[in-house]
Amino acid sequence: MSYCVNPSCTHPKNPDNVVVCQACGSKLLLRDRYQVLGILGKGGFGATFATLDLTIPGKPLCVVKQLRPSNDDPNVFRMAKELFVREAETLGKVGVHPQVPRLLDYFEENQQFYLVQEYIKGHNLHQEVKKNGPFSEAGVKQFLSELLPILKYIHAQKVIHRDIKPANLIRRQTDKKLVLIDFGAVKNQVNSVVASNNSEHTAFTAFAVGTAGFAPPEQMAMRPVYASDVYAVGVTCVYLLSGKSPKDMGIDPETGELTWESWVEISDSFANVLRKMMEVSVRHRYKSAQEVLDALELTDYSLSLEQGLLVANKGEEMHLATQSRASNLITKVNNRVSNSSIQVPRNSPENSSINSRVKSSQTRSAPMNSQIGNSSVNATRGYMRKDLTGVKKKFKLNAQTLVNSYQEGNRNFAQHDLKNLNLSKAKLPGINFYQAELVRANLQSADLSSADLGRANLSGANLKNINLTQAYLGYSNLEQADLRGADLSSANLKYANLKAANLCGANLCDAQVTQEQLAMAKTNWLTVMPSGKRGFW
Ligand SMILES: Nc1ncnc2c1ncn2[C@@H]1O[C@H](COP(=O)(O)OP(=O)(O)OP(=O)(O)O)[C@@H](O)[C@H]1O
Repeated sequence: MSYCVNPSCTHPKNPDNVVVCQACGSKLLLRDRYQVLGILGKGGFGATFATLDLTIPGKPLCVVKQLRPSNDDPNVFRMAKELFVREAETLGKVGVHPQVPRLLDYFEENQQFYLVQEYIKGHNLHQEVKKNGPFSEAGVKQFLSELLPILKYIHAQKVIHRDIKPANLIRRQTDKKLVLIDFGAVKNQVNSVVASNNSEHTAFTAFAVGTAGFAPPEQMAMRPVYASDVYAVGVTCVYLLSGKSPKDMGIDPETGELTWESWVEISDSFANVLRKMMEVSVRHRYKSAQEVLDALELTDYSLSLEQGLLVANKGEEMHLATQSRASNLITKVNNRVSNSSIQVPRNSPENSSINSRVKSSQTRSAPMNSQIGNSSVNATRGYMRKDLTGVKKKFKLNAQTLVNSYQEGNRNFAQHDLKNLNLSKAKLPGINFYQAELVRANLQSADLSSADLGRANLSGANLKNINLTQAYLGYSNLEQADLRGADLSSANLKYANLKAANLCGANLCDAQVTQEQLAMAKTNWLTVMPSGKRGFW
């Protein structure tokens, strides 16, 4: 099919072989090279089309954005054109980032402006949530750790995106990376010049800036700043956590804030970060993506300190004075439990068992050392049993008890002492081994995909042919671990210690790991590097 881009054409669909539109007589090939296949979207400023570039071998699919400065004044048109060219050049620079569509071309034809972009195949996050349900807290933190560096990059290029929302974040099919699309900069520049020259007040409202609910007040008042994107990222997180659009949530009539907190279940520390991202006043909001990244690092640190406190009790009778603080911490740690499977959506079978467990343990305000039932492992306290003298103690799990407990639905084995355990070939996807002691454990050929191994000690462990896809291994100790043939694709290895780890033949495609970390480890030509290439960075 050949689609006519003339906005007033009544029958834009034409057969493949015609050169002019059968209904309105407009030329069908844009710039004599782009064959329009159909319309992807339409707004007040113009429309977006899927096209084929006929001049390139293989005729790749691309996206053409049409911008219509609907004003007859030639001066206004000239100004709009100058801004269009300037902004398109800026977008050309931004498009150098691998997680932003490349700007392939821009031109003017029939008093309309066109931007040609790389087509990104995949589903956007709005579709992902509709299909799989809301994300867990860890899933959203993972999302932030991917999006915020992109935001940092575009802000460094002096570009404000102005329309960050789940529908504008596509999970690219080829490498599962997030791609930020639909930069509002160009259309806003073109339209604001038209709007500012239009005497009618309604013209301003016709050029809505960003998306209501996601855009902060200063942006709606046509004064966007870098922190406006931070606000939109905050609202996007709330959507990912709740599956609810901001328009379906209330607004506090006194403060103008979105009343989102009753829709999500997250740790207090993460809620504090989101609250500051969505501050109505720019003065009190994080000013930059880096500030949010810094706050998230601190959040993780304080969470692990809290968990460290729990371990310090080591299962002995707890001092009364610490009990109220501990029950507070239980709630926080439980929140972490509910988020232990990084990319598993909340309503998946795995997570529903975690959530129901967490909810029931939250309603019990039992002291830390109360006896636990048949399930053997408590979500926060580990494996507790009365010894011969009647004193409750924390016992070391053996492989069988752990696997049985996992099969009963328990996922939280954070901070457990699992040294030397033989778990080879065990199927434990989504398990929480946060800060667990797994020194010299045998996990050969086990399935630990999407597991939380943050700060776990895996030194000297046998991890040959293990499945660690999408696992979180941030700050873990993998010194001298045998990772030959391990699948670490899309794993997060931020700050993991890889000293003398054997990664020969391992798959690190899309893993978050630096060149410096890998330099400490042993790799060979069979190792698939994060770039997807064997043996090369
Ligand atoms: N580079 C791209 N690759 C793949 N799909 C894209 C790309 N750019 C836009 N799209 C898709 O095209 C559709 C229309 O895009 P458009 O920018 O017009 O979005 P919109 O959200 O409908 O409008 P608005 O810009 O007013 O928010 C959307 O579904 C979007 O996901």
